Amino acid sequence: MSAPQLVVHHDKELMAQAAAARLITRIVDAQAARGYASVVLTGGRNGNGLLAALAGAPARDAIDWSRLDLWWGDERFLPEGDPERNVTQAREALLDSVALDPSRVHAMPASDGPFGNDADAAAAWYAEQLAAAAGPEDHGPVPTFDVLMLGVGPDTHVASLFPELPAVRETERTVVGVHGAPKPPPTRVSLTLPAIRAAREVWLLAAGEDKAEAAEIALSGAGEIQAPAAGAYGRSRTLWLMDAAAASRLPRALYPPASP
Ligand SMILES: O=C1O[C@H](COP(=O)(O)O)[C@@H](O)[C@H](O)[C@H]1O
Repeated sequence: MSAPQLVVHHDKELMAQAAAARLITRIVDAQAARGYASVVLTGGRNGNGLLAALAGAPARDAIDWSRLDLWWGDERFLPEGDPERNVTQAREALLDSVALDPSRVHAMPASDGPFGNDADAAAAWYAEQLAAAAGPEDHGPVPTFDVLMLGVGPDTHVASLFPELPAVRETERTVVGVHGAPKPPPTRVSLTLPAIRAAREVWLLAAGEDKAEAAEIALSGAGEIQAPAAGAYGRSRTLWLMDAAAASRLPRALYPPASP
């Protein structure tokens, strides 16, 4: 477990650009060291803001996109191509404009795919894909992702792990179907906390005033069942990438001043 480190930027645009630059460096370093990199994407406004910033960053060409494995932390269980699906939004923000190897893009199934409307079967299949990608050097049935990103919901949810729902209590399975989510759509597929914690680095993205209370709760010692963001940490590093609005309720001792 790594203790959270906070990086607070002046506003959400700067946060997205700085996080994109950080991600480029992390991917390039992993590819130089090992030949490939693996990243877990998040949905939501902050995750898509980061992808759009990455699409506009000239340094994106430093990445060998064909040697990048992409996974998702969660998916809204909707038909293929639905504009609310996290993968649809990621494709629009970035993925359609870079030369990825399609066999390395591991989207979660859609509700009109091979598993029909069965989110639990879709989750079990995704868990099998993760297990197949894990090697002996990994720490269980999930690859050691280089970076796993999570948007933080105003209610402290991360991925599709909502406070008090069964998914956040899961300790065995790496991926689960989520039913009755309080944020639409109610049916989702999500990595669990044990899968999230397999990542080398976990980055929590929180920008905007509506994230201030969630950040305050998650960073003030709340339990992970009540505040799932509090249970999201990486093996080597846990970074909270924030803007000043999201950090506005945190004690100033927790972080240095925002960049101008
Ligand atoms: O529904 C979801 O919400 C969260 C947070 O989204 P945001 O728009 O409040 O930043 C996101 O991280 C998750 O992937 C997504 O499915």
